[in-house]
Amino acid sequence: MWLEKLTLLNFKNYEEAELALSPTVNAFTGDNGAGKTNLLDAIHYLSLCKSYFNPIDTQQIRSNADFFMVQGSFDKDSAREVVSCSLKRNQKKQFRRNKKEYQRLADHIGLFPSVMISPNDVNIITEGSEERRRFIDNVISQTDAQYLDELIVYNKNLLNRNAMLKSIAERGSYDPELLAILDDQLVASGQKIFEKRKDFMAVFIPVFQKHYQYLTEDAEQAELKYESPLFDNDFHELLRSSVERDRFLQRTTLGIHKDDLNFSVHGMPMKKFGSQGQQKSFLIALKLAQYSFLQLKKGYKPLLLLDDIFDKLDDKRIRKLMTMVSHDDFGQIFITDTSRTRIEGIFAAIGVELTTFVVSKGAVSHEKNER
Ligand SMILES: Nc1ncnc2c1ncn2[C@@H]1O[C@H](COP(=O)(O)OP(=O)(O)OP(=O)(O)O)[C@@H](O)[C@H]1O
Repeated sequence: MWLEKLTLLNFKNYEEAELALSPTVNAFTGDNGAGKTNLLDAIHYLSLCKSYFNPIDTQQIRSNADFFMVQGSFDKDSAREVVSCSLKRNQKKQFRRNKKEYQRLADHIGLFPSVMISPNDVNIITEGSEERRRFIDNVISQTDAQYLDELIVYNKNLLNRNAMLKSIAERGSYDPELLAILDDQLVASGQKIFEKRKDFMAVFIPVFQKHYQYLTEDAEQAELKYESPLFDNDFHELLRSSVERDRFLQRTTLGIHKDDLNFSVHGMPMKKFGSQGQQKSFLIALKLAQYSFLQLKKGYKPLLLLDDIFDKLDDKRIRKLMTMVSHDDFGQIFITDTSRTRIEGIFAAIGVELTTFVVSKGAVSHEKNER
């Protein structure tokens, strides 16, 4: 699966642009603020129906315009598939595949998978556990259509139980049977999600380790652990044992909404002790493992979107990473860099052909590389 042509209309700082892409490595080069990342984000829209960077769709419409449109022509199993997303101000986002509009955007998720690696990903390490759960949930839902629905059910059950805890606090008494029914609902949905997360992590962690070791040449010991209160406890029992605390705090304190990933380097927490380069390497290995997992489940190669990937990595890691991603295991790649000379030099050194697009103030020109 690869993206042959990308067309933009009034998308962020682009009034109009059309790119004929290469099935292998595409580089977007240009000054800061030129619009390189915006091109990656447009591709992300085609894959996941939303921006990677900004959840507010209307903010993607070019200032002073009243709509945006992003369209991509994909080659999938040698057939042409056209995906388009358009949004008019004050109207619903329209998403089409081969001219047919989707009723549920969720039906599109996973058909044209992609993985973005961007400087924003550092939030997965530095921010709260919600970011890490979001990461897990995003990866699983690209390969399991029911997972998102199950999460929605769990969150609804959690809201119901929390509302009940609030009303108990207001009334000062409660009906244990009613709470037991809400517990049953929460346990039934939570247990399914826990099992799926556990199965996913069992496949994911060894792949992550393999990528991290390759990237760092075994110089660093990094560890990734899935933590959930459900590992050592029965969920019903957990809810029963924490009922007094839950009543006092008026919310459910234990459950899969507290799951987390623990990241460490040489046995120390990555967040506090990892250098910027180590954190970046860790995140890259995490995203490459996401790539490998998607490929394994889908049977074809996702698109790889690399934003500002060279920043904070030493030359050796850059060379190793670029050699790896331009190898046969990977498919179509998009990379941004402010320096055309640097990116062309890196790919010339590893003998991989590169298609360069020069971006300047929302205009793109395709440059022929003479090597
Ligand atoms: N809705 C919009 N309308 C007009 N311009 C926009 C809109 N959204 C973003 N931009 C502009 O897009 C530009 C940022 O583009 P982008 O993030 O792609 O830059 P970049 O080339 O990746 O830069 P850097 O090298 O600094 O990462 C900014 O100039 C910003 O003002």
